[in-house]
Amino acid sequence: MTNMTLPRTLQLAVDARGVARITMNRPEVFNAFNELMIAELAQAVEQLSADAGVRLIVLAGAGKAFSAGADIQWMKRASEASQEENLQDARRFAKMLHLIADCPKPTLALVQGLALGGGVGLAAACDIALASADAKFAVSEARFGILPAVIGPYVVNAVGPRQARRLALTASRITAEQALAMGLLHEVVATAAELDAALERWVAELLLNGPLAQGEIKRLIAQLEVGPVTAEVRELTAQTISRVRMGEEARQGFAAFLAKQPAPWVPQAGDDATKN
Ligand SMILES: CC(C)(COP(=O)([O-])OP(=O)([O-])OC[C@H]1O[C@@H](n2cnc3c(N)ncnc32)[C@H](O)[C@@H]1OP(=O)([O-])[O-])[C@@H](O)C(=O)NCCC(=O)NCCSC(=O)C[C@@](C)(O)CC(=O)[O-]
Repeated sequence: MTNMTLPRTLQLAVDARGVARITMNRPEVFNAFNELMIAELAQAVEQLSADAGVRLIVLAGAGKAFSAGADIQWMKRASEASQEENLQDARRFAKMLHLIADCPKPTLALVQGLALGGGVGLAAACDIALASADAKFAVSEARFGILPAVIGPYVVNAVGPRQARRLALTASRITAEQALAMGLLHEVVATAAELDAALERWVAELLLNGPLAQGEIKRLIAQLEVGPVTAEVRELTAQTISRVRMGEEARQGFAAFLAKQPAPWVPQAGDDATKN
């Protein structure tokens, strides 16, 4: 197996069969992605997609989580940055997810631990997603006063608009079994230690099929989805998250998370839940 470590946030390995594995490697923040990780992921996926020796791409996370989504420290910088800088951030993230979804080779997400916010988006943008039974998922953006804009189309395409509303509006955690039942996952294994064996079964099946046919299948299915993620859709999602990210509610949400405090809109003990 050839191993190449990208400078900072990823590990990359390609085996003799052309199975590439990208491991997000910021375990100290549950593999939350910042500007650098977005750039490195985009570069890695672009290069592997264009490499004739690569047959499929596996996306995994180092440590206890798959990914805790966007880095809140980085998201919070929105209040100091210009509208144009925020929009560029969102466009870069939208482009990175698009590169994964649009990759002409099969892509597989390997989820252990947590997939939160943009982490769910990464799994949804992959063709196949596997998880261990203890994995938990949440489309958690609304907890911070923002929304799953850029990841939205991929989540909707994976689980449909009805389940996407539930996931995004409640922002609550679901189990791997629930994620399997709603179509976000393709297989759940009992323990994280069994993930690699499950991955091998999927890889062996995927390698039996014509690579060009697989590229055509992906292009065709992308046109048949609930909503094709066109350039216009991506721009709409980028415009939306960059606007909401700069708002007062988001500022309060990010600050509350970093201070390990509840956001101001969270009901406090003693609030009367029956009041109307
Ligand atoms: C992961 C747990 C459950 C661990 O919960 P825990 O085990 O209680 O540990 P913790 O909360 O103390 O976290 C450990 C360390 O990881 C950091 N950390 C952890 N997550 C992040 C993060 N995302 N960004 C930045 N830092 C993060 C956290 O700040 C802390 O740093 P320390 O205090 O030790 O210095 C908890 O930290 C948590 O809930 N994190 C937030 C996860 C989340 O909701 N992510 C969604 C981000 S928004 C997003 O992805 C937007 C996007 C891109 O989808 C928008 C769009 O699509 O348009």
